[in-house]
Amino acid sequence: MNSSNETAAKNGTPAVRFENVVKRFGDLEVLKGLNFSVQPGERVTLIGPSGSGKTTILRLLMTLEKITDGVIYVEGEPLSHMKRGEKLVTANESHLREVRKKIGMVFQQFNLFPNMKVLRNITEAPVHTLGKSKDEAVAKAKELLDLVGLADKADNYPSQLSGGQQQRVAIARSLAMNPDILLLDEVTSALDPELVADVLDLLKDIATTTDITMLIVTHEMGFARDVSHRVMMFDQGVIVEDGPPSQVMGDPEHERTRAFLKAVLGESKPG
Ligand SMILES: Nc1ncnc2c1ncn2[C@@H]1O[C@H](COP(=O)(O)OP(=O)(O)OP(=O)(O)O)[C@@H](O)[C@H]1O
Repeated sequence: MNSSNETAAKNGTPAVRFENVVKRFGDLEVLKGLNFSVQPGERVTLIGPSGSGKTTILRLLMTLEKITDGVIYVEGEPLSHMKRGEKLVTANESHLREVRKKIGMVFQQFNLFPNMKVLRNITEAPVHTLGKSKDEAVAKAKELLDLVGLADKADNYPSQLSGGQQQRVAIARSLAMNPDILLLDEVTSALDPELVADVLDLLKDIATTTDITMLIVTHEMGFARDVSHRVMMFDQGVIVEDGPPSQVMGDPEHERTRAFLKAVLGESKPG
């Protein structure tokens, strides 16, 4: 367990806490007052129909979107607060930058820097955001490339790699920041089917050999069942079911969860 997670675990401070979180895009209320906590080291999968707000939750945590109402805490630090109970105020930029350093995100579309070689893609943020020395960042990047099975691709450009390889680089890049919290947003959805298993196996390894807190959005139900401590089912901006995978996926209480699982498992292999 890395040191911040250890400290947070000892304090009993959740890694993530949503308190009455509302998100609206214009007239569309996407999140309708969400309340939940994720404990340090916990791996939680978010499932639910398209448009139920899963990606929005991850983007709010990364501060890629602004919250409309409520408070999100990351290791006890609020990303926003209510001023005299009336106006919502976002934390200042330097505070947000500090909070963001604790969080890594891997996106569906890899989002690698196309004009940088693989090694530099991984060292860029540790050097420029964390202020690590180049030597230290390169040593760590090589270690991570080894971990993701791409030690021989350090000098390639992303366009010279397969989608699965690019996604493995993106995973290495997120780990190079030594995050306490990792957000995975449908990381295999853009891959050709034959490349999916490699990436999922790598993530399973990382999940089971580290204590990184993970929030995972995926339609890969077998993967979700294998790696998650908890599954939360969302529908229309509310949590309809929240429990261990054996319960939510094996014996769901709600009709909406049953219908969703039937639809997803009907169109993909149960894994
Ligand atoms: N920037 C935006 N502007 C306007 N509407 C948005 C924006 N981002 C998301 N939405 C809307 O918010 C709703 C929730 O989107 P979100 O991407 O969080 O859903 P999701 O559960 O992740 O869906 P999927 O499984 O299809 O990725 C959708 O109706 C979407 O169209």
